[in-house]
Amino acid sequence: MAYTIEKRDEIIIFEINRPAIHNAINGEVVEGFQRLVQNVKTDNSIKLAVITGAGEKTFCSGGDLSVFHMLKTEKEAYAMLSETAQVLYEVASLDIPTIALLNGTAVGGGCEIATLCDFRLVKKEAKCGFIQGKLGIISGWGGGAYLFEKGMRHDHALQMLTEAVPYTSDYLHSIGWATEVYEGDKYSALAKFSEKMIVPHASVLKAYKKQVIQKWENTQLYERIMKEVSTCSILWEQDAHHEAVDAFLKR
Ligand SMILES: CC[C@@H](C(=O)O)C(=O)SCCNC(=O)CCNC(=O)[C@H](O)C(C)(C)COP(=O)(O)OP(=O)(O)OC[C@H]1O[C@@H](n2cnc3c(N)ncnc32)[C@H](O)[C@@H]1OP(=O)(O)O
Repeated sequence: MAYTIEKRDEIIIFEINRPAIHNAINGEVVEGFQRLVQNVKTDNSIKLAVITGAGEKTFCSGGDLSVFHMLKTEKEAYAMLSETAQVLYEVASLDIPTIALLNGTAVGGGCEIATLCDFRLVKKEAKCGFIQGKLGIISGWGGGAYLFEKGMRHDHALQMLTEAVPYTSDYLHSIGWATEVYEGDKYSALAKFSEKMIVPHASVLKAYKKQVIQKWENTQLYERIMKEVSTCSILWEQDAHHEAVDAFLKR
């Protein structure tokens, strides 16, 4: 299975389980995110949702290029990107706080998934970045829109998107992208981070998350995400993108 969903006490944990290809996202993982949303909606005892990756090296390497390189046109790209962005928006706007537990590197769409979460716990050795620019596209799942929502300094956010390189965990902490940097076991780091947050009743956590979602609705975050998807789809069709993906797959 490309993912696992596990409930540990009041925390639901979604693990992307494709370590051989750095936890790249395919259709099955997207379906898994849909299941995660359903599970949270139907279980009122869940207080926190965690997304992590299997293995020690990588949180997520973004879209599975071995599958997505078959999408050539703007229309084909839009169908995939918009469907994934829609599901990921549902994950972002779960009615409980979300945590990206970064067990390793996050690049491309992996960095978008981490950014849409409310908190990012980043392993010391991990490097993270919006490398899409190197592939001739922009973030296609709404990552730019999420990044500009997260209260980071505008220049740091824009630099992160336009430089298109991975950064160290310490740098990401210094600019406010990483909530915390941890060393050692990821679940120990999660337990330490969540020990106080897990104490209040679920309705308290939900009330605060509602405020976050209300703000996103006021700033039309969903509409901005979908505009980003459209722009990415236009760039996707261009030769520069296909040539960069071919070069990666043939290297
Ligand atoms: C499509 C959505 C779009 C968005 O909207 O944002 C994106 O996500 S675009 C970004 C797509 N992702 C990438 O371009 C990242 C590609 N991967 C890497 O840069 C590197 O693999 C890594 C994650 C930094 C790890 O490097 P390294 O430790 O040197 O491992 P390898 O590169 O040798 O990889 C081993 C193995 O895994 C395959 N792989 C890695 N990432 C992907 C991927 N995203 N899709 C498909 N396959 C991937 C890689 O090809 C190797 O396979 P083999 O050569 O068969 O061993």
